[in-house]
Amino acid sequence: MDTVTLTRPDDWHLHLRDGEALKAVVGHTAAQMGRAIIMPNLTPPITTTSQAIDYRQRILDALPAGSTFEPLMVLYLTDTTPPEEIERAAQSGIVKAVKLYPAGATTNSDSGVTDLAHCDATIAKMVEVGMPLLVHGEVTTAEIDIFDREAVFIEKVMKPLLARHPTLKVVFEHITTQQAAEFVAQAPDNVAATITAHHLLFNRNKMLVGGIRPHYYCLPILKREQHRQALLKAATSGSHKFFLGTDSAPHSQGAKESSCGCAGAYTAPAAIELYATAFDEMNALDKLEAFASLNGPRFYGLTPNADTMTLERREWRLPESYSYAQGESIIPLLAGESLGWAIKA
Ligand SMILES: NC(=O)N[C@@H](CC(=O)O)C(=O)O
Ligand SMILES: [Zn+2]
Ligand SMILES: [Zn+2]
Repeated sequence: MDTVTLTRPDDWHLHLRDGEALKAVVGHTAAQMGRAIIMPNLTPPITTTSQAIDYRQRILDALPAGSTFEPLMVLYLTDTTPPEEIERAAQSGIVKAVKLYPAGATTNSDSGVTDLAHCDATIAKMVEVGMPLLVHGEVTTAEIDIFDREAVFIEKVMKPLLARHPTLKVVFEHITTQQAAEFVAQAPDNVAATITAHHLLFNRNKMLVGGIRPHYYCLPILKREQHRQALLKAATSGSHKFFLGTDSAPHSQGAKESSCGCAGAYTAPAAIELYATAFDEMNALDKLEAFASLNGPRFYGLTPNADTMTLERREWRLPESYSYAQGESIIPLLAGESLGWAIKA
C-alpha cells in the first residue's frame, strides 16, 4: 500500500498550553486533526466549567483563519471538585471529560488527587451523567520504581475504582505497558485507552543508549521492547477500545535540554505520519482508520468527521525546530530526521 485514505482523524489526548505557547503550537494539530481532547493541566489548572469555556475561546481565537478544528474540553479533578461541578460540566455541552492526575505524577499535577476516596461522590455523579474519567495511570509512591508505576496503578487504583464504580466510563490515557494493554482489552466496554505514537515507535533504548536524549523523555516513561510490541498488537488488533491520543506535550527547548528536563514529547507537527509509520511496521495500515478516526468518537458518543485525509509513502524531513513562546524554540520529536509517510496535499 502506497496511499491510505481515512476519515479525518482526531487527537484524544493533547496539551496545547496557553498564551504565546498556545499560539505557537495549535496550528500543527489543527492542520491535521478534526478535533482534540484538550488536557487541563495549565498553571493554574482548569478546574471549573467556566474556566473551560474561557480556555476553549482562547484556543478558538488562536486558530489559523478558516480552521474548523474543534477543541473538546476537560476538567482537572481535585480532592475538592464538587458533584455540582460535574452537573454544570455535563450541561455545558462543552466539557467532554474529567481528568484524574494523581498528585505529583506528572507535569503540573500538584493540584491533583491525593486520595480517590475524597472524590467518591463526584465520581458517582460522573457515572450518573455519563461523564468519562480520563486517567494518568501511574502511582506516585516514592518506593515504586518509575518503570513499574503504571503496572502497580492497575492493581492499586484502577481495579478498586472500577470495582466501586463498574459502569464509570474510563480512558486509561497513554498506556505504555503490556499489563495496561491486556487489562484494557479484557475490561468491559466502558473502559478504553489512548496510545501515543512515540510509545508505538520507540522503546527505552532510544532514549538512553549512546547518550541521553531528553526529547524522548516523557511520562509514563518509554518502556522495554516487550511492552512496545504489546502496544502495537493492541493498536492494530481491530478492538474498538484503543484509539489515537498523541499526548503531544510542548516544552521549550531550554526546559527539555536541562539538568532537570521536563517530561513531554512534542509530536503534533507529524502526528498522523508517525502513527502511519508504526502501523506500517505491523503491515496494518488497513487498521489505522478505526484507531485514528472511528474508535474515539464511538467511545465519546460523537460522530466521526465528515471529511477525509490521504497519506502517501513519501520521504520528507521534519524541521530542526519551530519558534515557541518568549523567543524560545521548540524541538519536535525526530527533529531533522526523515519520515516515510506524508500527508498528500
Ligand atoms: N506526558 C508528559 O510527559 N507530559 C505531559 C503531562 C502528561 O500527560 O502526563 C505534559 O503536560 O507535559
Ligand atoms: Zn499524563
Ligand atoms: Zn498528557
